[in-house]
Amino acid sequence: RTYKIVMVRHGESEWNKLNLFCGWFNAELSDRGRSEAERAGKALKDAGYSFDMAFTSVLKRANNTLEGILQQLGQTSTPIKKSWRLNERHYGGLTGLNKADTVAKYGEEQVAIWRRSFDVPPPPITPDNQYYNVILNDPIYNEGPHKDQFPMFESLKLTIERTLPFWYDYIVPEIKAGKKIIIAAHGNSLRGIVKHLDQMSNEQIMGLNLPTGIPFYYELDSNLKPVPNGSLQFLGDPETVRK
Ligand SMILES: O=C1c2ccccc2C(=O)c2c1cc(NS(=O)(=O)c1ccccc1O)c(O)c2O
Repeated sequence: RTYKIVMVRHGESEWNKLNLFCGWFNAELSDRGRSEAERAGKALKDAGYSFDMAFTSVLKRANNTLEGILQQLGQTSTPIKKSWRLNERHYGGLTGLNKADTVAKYGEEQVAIWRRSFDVPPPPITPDNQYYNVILNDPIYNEGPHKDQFPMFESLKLTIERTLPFWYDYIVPEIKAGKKIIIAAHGNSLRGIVKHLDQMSNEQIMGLNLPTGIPFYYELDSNLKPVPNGSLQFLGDPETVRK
C-alpha cells in the first residue's frame, strides 16, 4: 500500500512584501497571500483531494493559509494540530531587518556566509530588538517551547533538528493509520521534512526554495520512502508551477 501526503508553504506575508526577516514574529498574510491560499485550495479541490487531518505551525500566516485551503475544499471541520516545531526558522537578531539593514549592519561578506551555511546561525535576538518582547511573550508560544528553552536564533540545522521530532512523533503515526494529511508550514520547516524524505545532503536542501502557495505531494511506500517518481510533485497548472 502507498500513502499520499500534501504539503504547502504559506502564501506571501505582510513582512515578505517588505522583504523583512520574519521568523518567529507572527506576521499576517498579505492580500496576495490570501489569494494564493484560495488558489491552492481550488487546485486541490479540482484534483479531487480531501483530508482527514491537518498539521501547521503556531504562526497565523501558515494557519490562515490552511484555513483558506480547507474553506475551498468545504472541509473547515478538519482536525488541525498546531506546533511551534513546524514554525519558520528563527532569524534571531535579523528579525525585522530588510536586506539593506542587514548588509549595513553585518556587511556583504557575513550575509554571503549566512546565505550558504547550513549550521552557521544568525546573531541572537536581544532585548533591544523591538520584536524581542512581542515574540517572547506571544501567547501562541504558551504550549511551547518552554521559556528556558526558547530559541534566540536558529541555523537551518537547528531548525530541521526541532522539526523532525514532530514529523516522527505526530505526523508519521497518522500517515500509518491511513489518514489523508495536509501540512501547511514554512520554507525552512518544510525543508526539514523534504530533506528527510528524499535523503538530501545539506547542500542539496539549501538549494531548494519551495514556492509559496503551491501545494506539492509525496507518494510514500509502506516504509514511508518515496515511491519511484513519488517525490515532490507540484499541483496546479504547469504555468503557475514553472514561475
Ligand atoms: O542574509 C540572509 C540570511 C542571514 C542569516 C540566516 C539565513 C539567511 C538566508 O537564508 C538568506 C539571507 C539573505 C538572502 N538574500 S538577500 O541577501 O537578498 C536578503 C537579505 C536580507 C533580507 C532579505 C533578503 O533577500 C537570502 O536569500 C537568504 O536565504
